[in-house]
Amino acid sequence: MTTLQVNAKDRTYPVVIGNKALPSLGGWLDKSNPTAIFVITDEIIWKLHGEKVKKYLPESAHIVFIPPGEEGKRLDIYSNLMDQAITFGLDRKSVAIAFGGGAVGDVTGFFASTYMRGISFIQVPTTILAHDSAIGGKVAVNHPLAKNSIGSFYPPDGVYYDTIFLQSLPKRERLSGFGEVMKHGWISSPEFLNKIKKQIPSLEALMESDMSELLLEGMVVKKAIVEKDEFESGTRAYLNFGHTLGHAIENVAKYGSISHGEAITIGMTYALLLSELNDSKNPFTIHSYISYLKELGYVGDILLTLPFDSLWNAMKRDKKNQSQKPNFVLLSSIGQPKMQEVSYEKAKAAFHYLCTLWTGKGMMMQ
Ligand SMILES: NC(=O)c1ccc[n+]([C@@H]2O[C@H](COP(=O)([O-])OP(=O)(O)OC[C@H]3O[C@@H](n4cnc5c(N)ncnc54)[C@H](O)[C@@H]3O)[C@@H](O)[C@H]2O)c1
Ligand SMILES: O=C(O)C(=O)C[C@@H](O)[C@H](O)[C@H](O)COP(=O)(O)O
Ligand SMILES: [Zn+2]
Repeated sequence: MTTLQVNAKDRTYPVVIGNKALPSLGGWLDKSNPTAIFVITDEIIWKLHGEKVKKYLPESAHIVFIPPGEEGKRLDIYSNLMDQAITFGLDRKSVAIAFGGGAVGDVTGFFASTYMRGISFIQVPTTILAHDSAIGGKVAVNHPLAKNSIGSFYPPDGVYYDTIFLQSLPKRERLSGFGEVMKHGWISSPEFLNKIKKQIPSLEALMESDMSELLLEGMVVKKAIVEKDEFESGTRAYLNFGHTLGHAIENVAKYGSISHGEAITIGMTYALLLSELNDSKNPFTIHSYISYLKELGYVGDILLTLPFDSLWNAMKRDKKNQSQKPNFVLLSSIGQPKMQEVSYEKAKAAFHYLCTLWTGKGMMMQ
C-alpha cells in the first residue's frame, strides 16, 4: 500500500492506493464521526462492489444512485442529489462519498462543494481513469453546450483507491482510463511514456495488467502539477493535453457515445499533429503511435461523423480560451508542453489529416 499526501491551498489530503485503502476509509469515518454519510454511486458499481464498501459503513449510511457514466453529470441529476440531501437532513458535518469512476467523482464533488456551501468529500475511485480524476479537486457537471462548464475547485478530504475494483473493468473502460495514463506520459517525460508502452504493448496486456505501478506514477505526475497551480492560472492546463478536441468530440457526438478517455486519446493524436505543424523539428512518429493505439483497440471512425465546424464551435467554448480563440496544449517535445492558439485554417487542415490517419478517409464534408 502507498500513501501520497497532496497539498492543496486549504487542506492536505491522503491518497491511499492498494489493498488497505478501504480499511483506511473506515479509519477516516471513525475519526471524523460525520452526522450523516451520503454515498453516491451507480447501480453497476454497487452490484459489483457494494458489499466491499458496505463493510466499512454504518447501517445509517444513505446509498444514492445516479445513472452510470456521463448521464450522471447532468444538472438535473445534481439537483436531484440536493433534493435527497435536504430530505435526509444532511448538515454541515455530513460527508459525501463518491464511490465510482470519474463521472461519479465529478458530480459528487460538485454536490459536496455547494451543499450548504461545502461539506466533507471523500473519493473511493473504481476505474483506471480515476487515478486522474480523483486528485486535484476539479469537480463539475456538464452543460449541453460545453463539457464540465458548471463546476468548482474542491479538493477531497481523502482518496481511498483499492485497485481490486479495477479487475471488473470491461475493455472499453480500460481503454478509456489508459488514455489518461498515456497523457501523463506525454506531458511528463519520454522515460515514463516508454515505460507505459513497454508495460502495455498489446490489448492482452491492457486487459491483464493490474497497472498499479503506472497508476502510481501517473498520480505523482498529477500531484506535482496540481500542487504548483491548483486553480489553473497557468501550467495546470497541461493536464488538458488532448482535451480541446477530446471534449469537443464528446460534446458534438453527444455525451456518452464515446468515452472521455477514448475521445482525449484521439485528441492527443490531433495535438501531436498540430505540434508538428507548429514546429516540424520535433516529429512524434504519429503514424506508428496511431498503429499502436489501433492495435490496443482504439477506433477513430467517430471522426467521420463529426462536421469540423461543429467541433470548431465547441472548441471555441473551451475553458482554456480567451475571446473564443481555441487554445491547445501542444508539445515542443515529449515532456515539454506549452499553450498555443491555432487558427481555423490550420486546425481544419490538421483535422482532415487526422481523419485520414485514423480511418484512411478524409473528413466529413460540411
Ligand atoms: N475531475 C477530473 O480531474 C477528471 C479527470 C479525468 C476525467 N474526468 C471525468 O471523468 C469522467 C469519466 O470517468 P470514468 O471513465 O472513470 O468513469 P464513469 O464514472 O463515467 O464510469 C464509466 C463506466 O464504468 C462503470 N464502472 C465504474 N467502475 C467500474 C468497475 N470497477 N467495474 C466495472 N464497471 C465499472 C460505470 O458504471 C460506468 O458505466 C468524465 O466525465 C470525465 O470528464 C474528470
Ligand atoms: O485536472 C485537470 O486539470 C485536468 O485537466 C484533468 C483532465 O483529465 C480532466 O478531464 C478534467 O476534468 C478536465 O478539466 P476541464 O477544466 O478541461 O473541464
Ligand atoms: Zn481528462
